[in-house]
Amino acid sequence: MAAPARRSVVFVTGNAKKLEEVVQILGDSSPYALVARKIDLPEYQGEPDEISVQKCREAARQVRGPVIVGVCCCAGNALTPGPSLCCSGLYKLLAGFEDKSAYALCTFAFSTGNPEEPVKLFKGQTHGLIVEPRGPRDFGWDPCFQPDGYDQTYAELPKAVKNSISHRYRALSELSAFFLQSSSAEPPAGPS
Ligand SMILES: O=P(O)(O)OP(=O)(O)OP(=O)(O)OC[C@H]1O[C@@H](n2cnc3c(O)ncnc32)[C@H](O)[C@@H]1O
Ligand SMILES: [Mg+2]
Repeated sequence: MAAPARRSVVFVTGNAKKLEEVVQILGDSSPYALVARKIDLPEYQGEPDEISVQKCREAARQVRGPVIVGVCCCAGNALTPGPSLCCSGLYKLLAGFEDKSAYALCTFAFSTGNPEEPVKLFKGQTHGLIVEPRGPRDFGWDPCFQPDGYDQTYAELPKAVKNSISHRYRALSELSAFFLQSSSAEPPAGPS
């Protein structure tokens, strides 16, 4: 007998690196099937939760169905949270501070596609240090974020290691738990 169809949800992002990691982290075992859609959504300003809700509502409006978006940032604890900074920007800004501790935060926002229903948020955080950039420069602030317990930056660590401890991994675990719980509470999805 065929396995029951998984729910499918559109993941909206314009960032290929983010998508690559999400696919690697979820593997085949996720309780939902992600369908990627490349749409460049506006860069909203504000607190991460606020940005996530706005971005998700806009994605749902464009897709007209269930969507997920992700919002990520890296912030130094010595700094007041501000607009997202590039890697060397973060490092330079923290140069005058003794406290180099920082955190990487990822928020996934899910909308059923119905604008009347609240957007749900799932968050993951990884603590670490801002260091002088080391490793490949192809993904945002990875070269200057060194997670606690490691002497390599996100950029230097093997992908499988980053993906087992990252802010994105932790947020996706929350999201998957929600989908598992809600799929067991609903009748199985019919053929699509
Ligand atoms: O909004 P979408 O289209 O999904 O893509 P984006 O690149 O704008 O995504 P974010 O707003 O979440 O990311 C803000 C910045 O943080 C960077 N970033 C996100 N996740 C990262 C990670 O795990 N490691 C390094 N940089 C990351 C990303 O490249 C952006 O420059
Ligand atoms: Mg963006």
